Amino acid sequence: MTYPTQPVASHYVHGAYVEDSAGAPMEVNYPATGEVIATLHEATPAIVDRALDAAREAQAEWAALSGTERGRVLRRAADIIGARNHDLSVLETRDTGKPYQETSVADATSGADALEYFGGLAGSLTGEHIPLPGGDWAYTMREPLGVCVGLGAWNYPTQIACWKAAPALACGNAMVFKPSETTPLCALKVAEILTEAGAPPGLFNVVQGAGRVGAALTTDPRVAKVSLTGSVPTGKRVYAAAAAEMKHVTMELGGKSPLVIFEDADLDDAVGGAILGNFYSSGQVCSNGTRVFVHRSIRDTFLDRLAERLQGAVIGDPLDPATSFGPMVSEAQLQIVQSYIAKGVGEGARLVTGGQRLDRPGYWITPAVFADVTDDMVIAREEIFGPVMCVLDFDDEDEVIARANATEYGLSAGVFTRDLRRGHRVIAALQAGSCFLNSYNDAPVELPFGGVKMSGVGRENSKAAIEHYSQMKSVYVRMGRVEAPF
Ligand SMILES: NC(=O)c1ccc[n+]([C@@H]2O[C@H](COP(=O)([O-])OP(=O)(O)OC[C@H]3O[C@@H](n4cnc5c(N)ncnc54)[C@H](O)[C@@H]3O)[C@@H](O)[C@H]2O)c1
Ligand SMILES: C[N+](C)(C)CCCC=O
Repeated sequence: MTYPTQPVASHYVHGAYVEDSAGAPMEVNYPATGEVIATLHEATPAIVDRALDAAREAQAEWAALSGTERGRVLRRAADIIGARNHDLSVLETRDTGKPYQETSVADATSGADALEYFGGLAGSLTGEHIPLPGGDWAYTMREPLGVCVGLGAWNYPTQIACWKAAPALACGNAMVFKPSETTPLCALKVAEILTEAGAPPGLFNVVQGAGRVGAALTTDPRVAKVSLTGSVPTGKRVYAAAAAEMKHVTMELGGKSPLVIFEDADLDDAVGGAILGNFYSSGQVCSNGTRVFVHRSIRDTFLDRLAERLQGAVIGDPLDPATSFGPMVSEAQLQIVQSYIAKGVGEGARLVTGGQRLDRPGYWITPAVFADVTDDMVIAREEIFGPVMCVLDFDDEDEVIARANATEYGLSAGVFTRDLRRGHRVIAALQAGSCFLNSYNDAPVELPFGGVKMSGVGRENSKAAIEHYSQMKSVYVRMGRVEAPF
């Protein structure tokens, strides 16, 4: 492996690694073995202050460039990430435990896509000319917001850093990014690569730490916008703190998304969709379709096929390209998952397969499927964020729509059916931001990604993200005399 897991220093500020060993130590574990692979320090107030000052200074210089010049830097960064995909993927695997089979196609690659896409858009971010009566006219200017803060979750450290940085920088903002304290390594590489690609020092800074550091960044008056990827409880806290200062926000939060499988669905595709929507990244995916509503008439066949397909999961060394299912990110997350499995059993759901902790070092549990789940069970209502699929029976379309929507969440939803009229009708009725028809969990950069209801505010990716990282100024131009009443 090219990249050592112990970084040069904990933080990346003003284009260079910096350390302040006065910060509390943070140990990073390799989830597959539990071994400590790096020790970093939480950012002290002095580090946070330096990062915000550096960002403010860089932002003015960066915003003065043309969009095409900014885009060139982002596209160069995308190319560097592409060229180093293997090493970045290995680091992502060490940071998160996700199998290399996944990280090599879904993490750095997705980050590079965002940098390439927004790098391409940067030169086309313009205002409008608006003709008005009497020869007057107006124009609009799209302006950056200023210094943006990114706060990351632990499941997609490289992707989250890039999904936030790319649109922010394309619009002429600077960023201070705080990765999750559980997976602090990969964002540092994104920062290094942006510098190498020509970003001015201070444009993208990384500071480490937990909620205390995130809160200090959120409330700092130098910050114009906060973009969080995390849980709903954290989202409520961060949104409230940002609102107190009228800051812009993007909230990419949790979910308990429905996946509806009708009786006419292609069963192999539906089983494949349910596997992708529950067990990819060992179930640690915000948009997962963890409430799998299966039409009663095909429920038993569905469960048999699913159990058969799960035999094909290769659980083992995440760095082995043959491995398709890795550990939980941490002991704490594993214990949360185990407690939900115990609750499901206690509530009378039928554990069809999986849910056993493996007797080996690290944080391993086998993919679990519950059948006979009812809407009122805790496992059907709360986000578990682990490999636990709940299968619920249904009889008709109106019923399943009502039950699918009976949740505070609204991140994603999926429908499997061969009847395209029904497919579009049901998708239109489902309360979710990111939906899938005869598929699950696709997230190309060209598509808006984000939730409704408690699952979030704003959108990442696509042209929609530009609206969330810029503001419009409108200018009225009078060509004639000014007429006043006195
Ligand atoms: N919608 C999405 O795009 C998306 C993507 C990935 C994960 N998630 C969600 O993230 C959650 C799992 O990630 P997690 O456990 O890291 O989430 P979390 O909410 O515990 O933490 C997210 C980030 O917020 C920081 N933070 C915590 N308290 C804070 C505070 N008071 N002020 C500022 N920052 C604070 C954390 O240090 C971390 O960096 C799940 O709910 C999952 O659904 C959502
Ligand atoms: C790309 N996925 C798989 C949709 C994940 C997006 C980030 C959510 O955890």
